[in-house]
Amino acid sequence: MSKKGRVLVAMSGGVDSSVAAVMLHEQGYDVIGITMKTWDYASAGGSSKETGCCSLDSINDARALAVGYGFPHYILDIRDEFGDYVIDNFVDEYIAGRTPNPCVLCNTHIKWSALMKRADKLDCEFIATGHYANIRMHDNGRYVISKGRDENKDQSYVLWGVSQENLARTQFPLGSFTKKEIRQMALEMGQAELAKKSESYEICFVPDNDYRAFLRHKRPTLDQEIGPGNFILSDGTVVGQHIGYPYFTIGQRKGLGIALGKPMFVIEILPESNSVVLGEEHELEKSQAFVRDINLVKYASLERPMEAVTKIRYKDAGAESVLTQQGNVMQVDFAHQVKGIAPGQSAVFYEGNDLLGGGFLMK
Ligand SMILES: Nc1ncnc2c1ncn2[C@@H]1O[C@H](COP(=O)(O)OP(=O)(O)OP(=O)(O)O)[C@@H](O)[C@H]1O
Repeated sequence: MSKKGRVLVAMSGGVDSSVAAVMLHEQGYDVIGITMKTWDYASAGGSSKETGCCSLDSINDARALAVGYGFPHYILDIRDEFGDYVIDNFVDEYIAGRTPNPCVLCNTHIKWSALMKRADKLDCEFIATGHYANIRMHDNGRYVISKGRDENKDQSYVLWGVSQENLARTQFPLGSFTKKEIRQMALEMGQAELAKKSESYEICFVPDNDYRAFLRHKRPTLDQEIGPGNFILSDGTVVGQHIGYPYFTIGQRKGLGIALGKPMFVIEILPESNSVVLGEEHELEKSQAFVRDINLVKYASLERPMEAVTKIRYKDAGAESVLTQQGNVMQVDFAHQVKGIAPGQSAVFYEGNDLLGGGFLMK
């Protein structure tokens, strides 16, 4: 084994994790590549060409790179765990009237544990991924995730659920680079095709990004079970009909299938009555949120209320807030109103660039 140690690199076949693997290989680590098959793209009922990370092409791309650089590559079939947990939860959350966060759930419950198990079997001290984030040990002995240097690509938001035990053995080799630099490195590695590869799908298992079709595919009786319901205003006035509440998300404006003469947004989803509440943009504003199932990263707990920046969705700039921990739940009081708090989505807390932790937004 090399002096640097052995590292299991999660290779999706995309440019980021490919460059991460080569980078570690060139730094002198004993690299072993691994591609997880989470989902059968072909069975998802979409028209999509096989472009997702679990397609044969992606697996072959990862393998070809490993062969080219002379390090081993394995395929790990986690379709059962992924299907039972991440995909079932995705469908259940929409049926509960919430907006699921599958990448976070996968990282928290599936990806890291599957990788760690395999790392132990292969005698790897570390695992590495191509996430744009940084990791370091803080003065208090905890492993802290901080934002990636590339603000546009920072992926710390999806990593709030990873445990300290797993972080202790994790590396993010791309944290101090920009996406542009990574593409340039791929070019310099002689990997022109890889350098050009487009970003992966937002949700890896939903073909064509059409989550409505995916829900129908996974739950063919969904439309009989739920059926059409009412669009209402916040005072209860019925203003039209919709195709069923699971097909809507908080903050949605497009694709409502109704015109009321002014821009209207989904402001609430009421599964009990199969109603979707519409309102004007200002009705999306809230000054407080509660976040469940929290995992704290930088500190073990918050002994007293603390100022932090809270992001309520992946591409959110973040808002000033005060956090008050109540056991497993975080109360978030925003300094100014924020728009579009969607139950089920992650709320993620930051102190400067450091990730304090996160959890799932409650109703
Ligand atoms: N199917 C997979 N098998 C192995 N590792 C994966 C897989 N999907 C994602 N990963 C790992 O998780 C990281 C983040 O995944 P994400 O889907 O956000 O990809 P990305 O940022 O587009 O990166 P890439 O260019 O490597 O696909 C990847 O860089 C990779 O290390």
